[in-house]
Amino acid sequence: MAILIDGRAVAKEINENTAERVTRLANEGIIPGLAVILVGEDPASKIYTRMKDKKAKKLGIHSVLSVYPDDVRQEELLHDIRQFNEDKMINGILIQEPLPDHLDGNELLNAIDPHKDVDGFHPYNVGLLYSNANENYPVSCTPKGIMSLLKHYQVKLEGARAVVVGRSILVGKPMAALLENANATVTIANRHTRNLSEITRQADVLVVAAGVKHLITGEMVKKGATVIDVGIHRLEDKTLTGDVDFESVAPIAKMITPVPGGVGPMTIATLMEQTVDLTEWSHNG
Ligand SMILES: Nc1nc2c(c(=O)[nH]1)N[C@@H](CN(C=O)c1ccc(C(=O)N[C@@H](CCC(=O)O)C(=O)O)cc1)CN2
Repeated sequence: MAILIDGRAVAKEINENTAERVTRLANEGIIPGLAVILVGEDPASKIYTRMKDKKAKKLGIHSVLSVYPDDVRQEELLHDIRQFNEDKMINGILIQEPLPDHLDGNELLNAIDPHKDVDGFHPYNVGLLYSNANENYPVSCTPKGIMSLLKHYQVKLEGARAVVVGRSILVGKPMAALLENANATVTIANRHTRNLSEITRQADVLVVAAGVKHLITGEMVKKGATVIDVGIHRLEDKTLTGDVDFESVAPIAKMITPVPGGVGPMTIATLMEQTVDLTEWSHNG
C-alpha cells in the first residue's frame, strides 16, 4: 500500500512558518495585506474565499474579501483592481476562479500589478516561470504547493519522467513548467489524449488535474509511481473524491495524495506564504 502524502500536516508546517514571518514583519511595523475578489454565487468559490479570509486573519495578515454580484460590470472590477494596486495596505490581489462568462478574465488579470499578483496568473509572472528566471516571482499556488509536497517527501525529480494530465492555466501548465525547471522530463496530456494509459504508465511522477472523476485507475499507473491528485468532486453523499480512483491506484503507487487532505490544504497555505513573499520582496526592493 502506498505512503499517504499528508497535505494537512505539511500545510500546517508552512502556516506556522508563515505566522513567524508575519510576526517578524510586524516588529518592523509591516503588516502583509491580501485582497480577494469573489464574483457571483458559486458555492465552492464561496467556501474557498471564506477559508482564505479566515486563514489570513488567523495568521495576522490584513485580509479584504470583496464580494460582487453575478452581473457586476467589468469596469467596476477594473476600477477596484486599480484601487487595490495603489493601496499600500495590500500586497497580494487575487480573483477567485471561475468567473461568470460575461466577464473578460484576461483583461482583469492583466490589470493586476504583477508585483501584487499573488496567484501568479499575470502574463508577466507566467513568462518568468517559463523562462525559469533566477529572480523572485509568484507562481500559481496549487502547483507551487505540490512542489512543496514533493520536496517534503523527498521525491526525486531530476531525471524523473513526469506526466501532467490537465493543461489549465491554474494547474496543468504551471505544474509542467515547475517540474521541467526541476529537471524532470515532462509530458502534458489531457482528458482527450489518445491511449492516455500508455503515457500515464510511463510516469514516475503523475499529477492529475483533468477535472474528471476517477479518470486514472490502477492499470494506468506504473508500479512505484508518486501520484498527485488535484481533482475535487463532491459526491451526492457530500463526501469528496478526486480524479484518481484511490482504491485501485493506492496498492500500485509508492506515494499518493488523498482527497480530501492532500493537495487542497496546500493551495491556501501556499497563498498565505506567497502573500508574505510579495510583502517582503516589495520592502526589500
Ligand atoms: N484565483 C484562484 N481560484 C481558484 C484557485 C486558486 O488557486 N486561485 N484554486 C481552486 C480552489 N481553491 C482555492 O481557491 C481551493 C481548492 C481546495 C481547497 C481545499 O482546502 N480543499 C480541501 C477540501 C475542502 C472542501 O471541503 O471543499 C481538501 O482537498 O482537503 C482549498 C482551496 C479553484 N479556484
